[in-house]
Parts: sequence; structure tokens; C-alpha cells
Amino acid sequence: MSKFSLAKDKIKILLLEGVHQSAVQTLNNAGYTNIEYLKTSLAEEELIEKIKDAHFVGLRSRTFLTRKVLQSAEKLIGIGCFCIGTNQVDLQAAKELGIPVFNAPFSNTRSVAELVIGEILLLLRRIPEKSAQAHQGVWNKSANGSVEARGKTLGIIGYGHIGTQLGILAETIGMNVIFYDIEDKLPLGNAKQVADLNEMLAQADAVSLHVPETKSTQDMFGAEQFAAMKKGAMFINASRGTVVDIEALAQALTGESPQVGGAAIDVFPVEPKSNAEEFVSPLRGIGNVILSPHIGGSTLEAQANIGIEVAGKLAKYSDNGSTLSAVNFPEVSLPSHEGRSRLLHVHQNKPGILTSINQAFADKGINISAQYLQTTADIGYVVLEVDSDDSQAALDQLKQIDGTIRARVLL
Ligand SMILES: NC(=O)c1ccc[n+]([C@@H]2O[C@H](COP(=O)([O-])OP(=O)(O)OC[C@H]3O[C@@H](n4cnc5c(N)ncnc54)[C@H](O)[C@@H]3O)[C@@H](O)[C@H]2O)c1
Ligand SMILES: O=C(O)[C@H](O)COP(=O)(O)O
Repeated sequence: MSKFSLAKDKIKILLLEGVHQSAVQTLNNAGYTNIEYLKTSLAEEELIEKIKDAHFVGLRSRTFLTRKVLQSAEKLIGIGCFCIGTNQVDLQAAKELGIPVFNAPFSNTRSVAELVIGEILLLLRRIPEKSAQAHQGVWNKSANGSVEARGKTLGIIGYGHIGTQLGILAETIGMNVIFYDIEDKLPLGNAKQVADLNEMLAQADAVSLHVPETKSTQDMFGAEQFAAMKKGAMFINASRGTVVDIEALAQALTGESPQVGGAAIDVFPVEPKSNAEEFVSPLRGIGNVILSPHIGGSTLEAQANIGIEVAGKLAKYSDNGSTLSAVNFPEVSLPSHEGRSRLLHVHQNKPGILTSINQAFADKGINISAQYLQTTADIGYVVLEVDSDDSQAALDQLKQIDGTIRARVLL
């Protein structure tokens, strides 16, 4: 170990929101034992206090890493989102501060797709309503409004990892699949891409949203889109709460002759911060509506896999600087660096930085035995290997390079 790098037991890892124990196990196996594990998310002020001495933080969808929080986290070197969505992290701020953000882009895909398939079947049979009635002692045996999924059309908005998986499952139960996406996508099975959203809505018997939270998806589904849906079609949102105008949905589901026949909603514009807080929504109490507490990806299988995947990415970045699959950072995949010191340098992407580094090292007689560089439009990430005896001198030189955001040396 270089005396200029932190020993693993000094690297503090803050894990929030009850991430699966597989994460702790994975980090322990990699030699990281200084872990603070919390079952809940933290509000901004508490988070600022907790995060200030953390080198890594792990979170799920309820912890918001704002620019203010990130700026106060002076020791933070890496962030793990133990989920798919990364909208809860200010990715630009993290990048500017030289902090890569990792997530688990596939681990809960199947769990969401399975849940949605189940919901489509239940909604088409009006089971939420009938179940609620039966619980009240009402025996409403009738085929009215109940239909098979076979031969019906599912419209998927956002044909990415979840959307495609859902499309495949839907076809296996005999549904026709159409989808709308801002990108041209390869249709799987017999699915067909439709260029115009309203055209897709007019054909679908069930519509399911699978887009990320971005500026372009904010409130993308409101009164106009509900009006464009086929009368009585089902509506499902397990993406992000900010995508749908929830008041407009409540209106579309109610009244004398509701436009929307039923809905299954897993995500909400405002979600309780913990299980102890009341869930407030205009959708409460409306018939043929399934409300679930943001559990689309919450299966034991998915959570265990996510823990291993994201903790593994954090450990790898800490051990050898690899940023493969970071969502906001130049991606560098690195071999091990036995017998040499590895230095990581994050800098503003402007001309001449690499030349300055090479010149500074040459002036001090430091030989670079390996060098890896990747850049995005605004930052560059260079990884250098030098003889271990030169690591302190090399780090000193790197810190002085104009445009440096962050420099550190690895074990
Ligand atoms: N409910 C849950 O527990 C849960 C679990 C996992 C993921 N999610 C949410 O689901 C989202 C989708 O997950 P994924 O893995 O399929 O993501 P993905 O990135 O693989 O796919 C998203 C798709 O949406 C498309 N898209 C983006 N903006 C669009 C727009 N304005 N209109 C139409 N299409 C648009 C993209 O081109 C892409 O094909 C995640 O970002 C996350 O927020 C929720
Ligand atoms: O983005 C995701 O993967 C889902 O929204 C799941 O989030 P969660 O880990 O908070 O359940």
C-alpha cells in the first residue's frame, strides 16, 4: 500500500435506504469494512451532516443528492444508485466535482415487466374493483367490462430495457405490441414502432409508461394524452411520478363516463419519505385503480442482484479506478496494476492538459509506464501508472496542473 493512499478500512461508505445486505457482503469481501448502514433516506440537512466524511455513498430512489449536498461532501469519490433511475442525483454537479455515478441498469428490469403484465391482466378483468367489493361483502359476479388480454393491443411508451422486456412478455400472452419512443428502436418479436404518440394512444387497449425522468418526460402525459386514449383503455405508470399529471389522471378515471377504464400506478409526483409517512394522492379510493408504493423493482431477486452489482462497481472504482458503466463520467476499463502506483486525474476538458502532465512528469524524471484517457465534452479522466517510489511526487505534480478537478493515488 502506498503511504499516500487511504487504507481500505479508512474508506468510509455510507449506505442509505436499506440497500440489500448483498451490498455490505460484497464490500466486505473486497476488504471494505467501514460501512455506515441506514434503513431510511435522509432529508437534505441530515444528509449533509452524514455525508461529509463519506468517501462513497449508496442510495436508492428517495435520497436526493443535490448540488448543495454534493458540494458539502468534500471527501466523496463515488456514488452508487442501487436502482435503475439516477434522476435523484445531480449528475452534472457530480461530474463537475469529479465524482462518477454508478447504477444497476438491468437488475430489476424483469421485476418491473412482470408486475406490469400482472397489472394488465387484473385491470382488464376489473379485479381491483371486484376484490375491493368482495372485501366489503359484495358478491358482484358479472362479465361486464371484463375482457381477455389475448388479441388486445398494448402501447408501450419508452421502449428501453423494461419496455422491450414487457413487450416480449405481452406477446407470449397473445397481445399485439406497439410502442412509441423518441429514438428509432429495433422492434423485438412482432412489436411495431409508431411515430406519433397520439396515433399510438388511439390504438392501445392498455398503455404503459417506461421512460426515464428527464426534462422531455416531465408532465409528458396529461389531459390531452388521456383524451387521445381509446375510450376505456387501461393506464399504467411504473416509471417516474413526474411524468404524469396525476390530477388529470384522477379526472380521466372518474365521472359519468370515464375516459380511462382503470389504472395501475407505482410512482407518484410526491412519495412518502418513509413507511411511517402517510401516502396522500388524488387517486385514493377510485375504483379499478391499483396503487402500489414504488415497488416495481422491489423483489428479493432484483434487490440482491442490485446490491452485488452496484457495490461491485464501487469497489472496483475504489480498487483500480475503473469507471466502466458510470452514467455521468468518461468510461475507462482498467486491468490490475500490480507492482506500480496508479494515479487518477479528473480535469476540465481543455486543450493541453495531457501535454502539461507529461511535461511536468518529464521535468521531475517520473516515468509513465501506462496511461489511459477518456473524455466527455466537459471533463477528462486520465489514469497513469508510475513506479511506486514516484507516487507522491507524481500526485503533487498532478494537483498543480491547471484545470485539475481531482487527483488521487490508489493502493
Ligand atoms: N417502479 C420502479 O420500481 C422502477 C424500477 C426500475 C425502473 N424504473 C423507472 O423506469 C425507467 C425506465 O427504465 P429502463 O431501464 O427501461 O430505461 P431505459 O433507459 O432502458 O429506457 C428508456 C426508454 O425511454 C425512451 N425515452 C426517453 N425519453 C422519451 C420520451 N420523451 N418519449 C418517449 N420515449 C422516451 C428512451 O429512448 C429509452 O428507449 C427508469 O428510468 C426508472 O425511472 C422504475
Ligand atoms: O429506478 C429504479 O430502479 C426504481 O425506481 C426502484 O427504486 P427503489 O430502489 O427506490 O425501489
